[in-house]
Amino acid sequence: SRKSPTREWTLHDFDMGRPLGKGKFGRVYMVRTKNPNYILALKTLYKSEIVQSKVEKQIRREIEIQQNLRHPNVLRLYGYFHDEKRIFLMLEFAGKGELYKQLSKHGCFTEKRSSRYIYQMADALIYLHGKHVIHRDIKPENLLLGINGELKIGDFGWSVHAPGNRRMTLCGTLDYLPPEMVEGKEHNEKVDYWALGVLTYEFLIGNPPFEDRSSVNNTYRRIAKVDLKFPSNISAEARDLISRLLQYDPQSRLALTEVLRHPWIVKHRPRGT
Ligand SMILES: O=C(O)Cn1ncc2ncnc(NCCc3cnc(NC(=O)Nc4cccc(Cl)c4)s3)c21
Repeated sequence: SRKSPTREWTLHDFDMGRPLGKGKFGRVYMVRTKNPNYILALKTLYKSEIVQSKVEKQIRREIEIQQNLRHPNVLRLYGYFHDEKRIFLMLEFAGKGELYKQLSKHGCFTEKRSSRYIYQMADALIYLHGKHVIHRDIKPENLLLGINGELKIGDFGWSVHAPGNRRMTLCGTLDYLPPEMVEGKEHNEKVDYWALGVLTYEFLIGNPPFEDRSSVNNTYRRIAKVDLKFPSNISAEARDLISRLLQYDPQSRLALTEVLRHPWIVKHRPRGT
C-alpha cells in the first residue's frame, strides 16, 4: 500500500533506526519506511516546546517553504505529521551528517574543499532567491553533507519570503548577521550574500571574521564597521571573494552568478566543469 505524499503518515509507517543527533527542540532519528524501504531522517519537535518558544508560525512557514524546494544542495522535506505531543518532519537523510562536526574536527578546510562547498552554496542560493526565499540563517550548524560529500542546506526555521523585516528574536550566534540586520533595518536576500562571505571565511580560517568571544557588543561593532582582517596564509583570490561579499552596502555585494565565475571558485572546480 504505497502512501501518496499527501495521505496522513503515522509513526507506525516507520522502522526506527539510530538517533542522529539532538537539536534544541527534539531529536532526529534515522528511520526506514516499511514498504518500500526508504531511509530518511525523522525530526521530532515537541509541541509544548514549540508553543513555549512561540515558533509555531516559523515551523509552519518552514514546512510550507521547504516542501516546495527541489535542489541537490537543499535538504528535502518530504512531509510531516503529528501526534498529540509531537510534530514530525520527514527529512532527506544526509549520509555524512553535520558539516560543522567536520569543521571542528579539522579546525578549518582546505581552499579546494572550501571552494567546492561555496560553489554549491551559491548554486543553492541562486535557486532559493529565484523562488524569493531568503534563508537568513546560513551557518555551519545548518549545513549537512550527503553520502557523496555534497553540501545540503537544512533547517529553514528562519527562512522567509523576501523581503523580510521581522525583528529576529536574536537567538544563537550573531556572527553571521549583516550590518543591516544588526542595525534593525529592512533586509532582503542580500543578507544571504553576506552570510556566504562569513561562511567562506570560517571554512578557511576556522572561526567567523567578526567573532569576539568576550563581548556580544564588540561583535556588533565589528560587523557594523566591517572590521575584516585576514591571516597571512589565505590566498589572494580567497581574500578577494570574501571582501566582495562582506560589503556594508547590500547592493555592492558580489552577485551570486559572479561568485560561480570567480577565479577562486573556478580554479578548484573538478576538471572539465
Ligand atoms: O540531526 C542531526 O543531528 C544530524 N543529521 N545527520 C544526518 C541527518 N540527515 C538529515 N537531517 C539531519 N538533521 C536534521 C536537520 C534539520 C533539517 N531541518 C530542520 N528543521 C528544523 O529543525 N526546524 C525547526 C525546528 C525548531 C524550531 C524551528 Cl522555528 C524550526 S532540522 C541529520
